[in-house]
Amino acid sequence: MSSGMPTSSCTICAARKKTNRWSLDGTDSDMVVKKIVCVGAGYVGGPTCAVIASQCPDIQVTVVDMNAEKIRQWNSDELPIYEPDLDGIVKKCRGRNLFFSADVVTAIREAQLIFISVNTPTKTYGLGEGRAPDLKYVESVARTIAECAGGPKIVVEKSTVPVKAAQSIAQILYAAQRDNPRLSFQVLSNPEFLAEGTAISDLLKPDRVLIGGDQTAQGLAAIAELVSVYEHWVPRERIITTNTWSSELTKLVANALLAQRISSINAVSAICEATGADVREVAHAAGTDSRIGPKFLQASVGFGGSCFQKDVLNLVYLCESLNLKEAADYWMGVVNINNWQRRRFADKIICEMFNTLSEKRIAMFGFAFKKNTADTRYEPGSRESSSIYVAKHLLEESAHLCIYDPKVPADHMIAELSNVSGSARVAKQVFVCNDPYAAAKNAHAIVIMTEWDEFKELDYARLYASMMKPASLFDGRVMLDHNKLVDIGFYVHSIGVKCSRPQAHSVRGPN
Ligand SMILES: NC(=O)c1ccc[n+]([C@@H]2O[C@H](COP(=O)([O-])OP(=O)(O)OC[C@H]3O[C@@H](n4cnc5c(N)ncnc54)[C@H](O)[C@@H]3O)[C@@H](O)[C@H]2O)c1
Ligand SMILES: O=c1ccn([C@@H]2O[C@H](COP(=O)(O)OP(=O)(O)O[C@H]3O[C@H](CO)[C@@H](O)[C@H](O)[C@H]3O)[C@@H](O)[C@H]2O)c(=O)[nH]1
Repeated sequence: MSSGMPTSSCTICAARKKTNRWSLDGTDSDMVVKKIVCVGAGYVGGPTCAVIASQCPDIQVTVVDMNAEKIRQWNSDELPIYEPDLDGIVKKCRGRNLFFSADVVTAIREAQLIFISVNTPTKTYGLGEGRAPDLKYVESVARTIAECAGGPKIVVEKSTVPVKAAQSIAQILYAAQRDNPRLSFQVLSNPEFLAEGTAISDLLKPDRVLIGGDQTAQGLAAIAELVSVYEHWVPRERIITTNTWSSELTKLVANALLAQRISSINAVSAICEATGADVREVAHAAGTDSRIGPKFLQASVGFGGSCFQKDVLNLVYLCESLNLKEAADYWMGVVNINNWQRRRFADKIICEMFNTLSEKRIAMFGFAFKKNTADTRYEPGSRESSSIYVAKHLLEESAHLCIYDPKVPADHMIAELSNVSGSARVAKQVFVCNDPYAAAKNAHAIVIMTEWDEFKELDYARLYASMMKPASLFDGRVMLDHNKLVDIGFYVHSIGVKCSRPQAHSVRGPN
């Protein structure tokens, strides 16, 4: 099916000319991609289609979802997700060439190109439980397309899937094609690399766009059609085309490599704490080697989000299925270190607070898995924030948690924590606060969980004054000026740096 070699742009152009564009069934046709539908109006589908619509005024883009409430929100002033700059783009294009609809069937029937952008969470049951991605949503979309396509379609898997998922989608579509000669399908892989919080800038200026497809004339023609969509705003040299399996595997590998860097620096952070080295200095000095680079070396409470853990586990499962035990163990180590780092941070809090948190009030600053997103893990099993796990450990120690996050809604936090700690415990021990000063009042410690910029600007002297003494601050993002905090009187503990304690004489007296 595929050559295994990246497809050159010339081959793609030639395929486009030779096949007279978009004549996947081999018939002459001058039909071009005029209508795109994206199935799945989530973090990927919504922003991606908003950007496509804004950059391709000649294309009509419809985003559909089986969740009618989500579609209602996309059509309202309150979008269902928070992303910087998303609002403006949606409002500019909505009703012009960007539409949100719950009518999946009509949109699929009318479009020439269909993005599948549905969720692919880790399986929570049966074979591959806890490792393999659950492809039930992808399969259900493939079946809907098979039922209602009505004509030739380019089907693009944008969801993150295991290698060979395109083959499963194709199998469903080709079965329909056999029964109906008017149908013809090409399945492409076009994984998404956007990160939450920077989705719009990532989409507008991607490092690369990756498109994989069959290395047949029809496959190359379909690739060329999708290339022509991205070429509206992405320089051609940034659009990489490969065979389908390389594209699918690259997505998993890219996330595994990024997650591996974080686990590497987090493992180093433990060595720093034990030796007196400073993880910030080590990361900076090591990262200045151009072969290593400075990015993704920020020590933290562990990576969170909907992708890293899920996709590394996906890769682990793939290795296991291929009987590559050593490779599976290697990648599993990335997840194990991440869980260890979360536990290590929670244990540090407990140990430094005299080994008991019973009845102690802890102010938790930040709940989102990273700044500039409100995303936690609202649908259980999908969005991992390290805050959830650290909070769970602290609640087990009978702490009272007062949580402040500038974006995550209170009901999301309560739902997340109830899911891991039980609603009775959460009702008794968790309080969501509207501002950080209220959260810190009478607290024994502040715990920084998310690197929101506003946490750098807080009046820490004011916070300190309102807290119980001795007052501790646990900087899980290594983001604050620790010397300044110590001068105020805080006992400062962080990750990968030594603990900073105030000198007895410099501690401000009780307020
Ligand atoms: N979130 C990210 O930052 C990110 C980035 C790159 C890739 N990805 C990948 O992209 C995919 C989508 O992720 P997401 O974060 O957008 O997920 P999401 O949960 O935010 O959105 C998925 C949407 O698909 C809808 N859906 C599911 N089955 C459907 C069906 N049969 N018909 C119609 N709608 C259906 C759901 O209702 C939901 O609204 C996943 O595979 C993910 O791994 C995510
Ligand atoms: O040096 C670092 C960098 C990140 N993180 C944490 O890692 C997690 C993930 O961060 P990031 O990668 O910025 O966000 P995601 O939205 O999860 O994006 C990742 O996952 C997406 C879904 O597959 C991919 O598309 C993106 O390319 C990939 O960066 C967050 O908890 C961050 O706080 C660190 O702890 N240290």
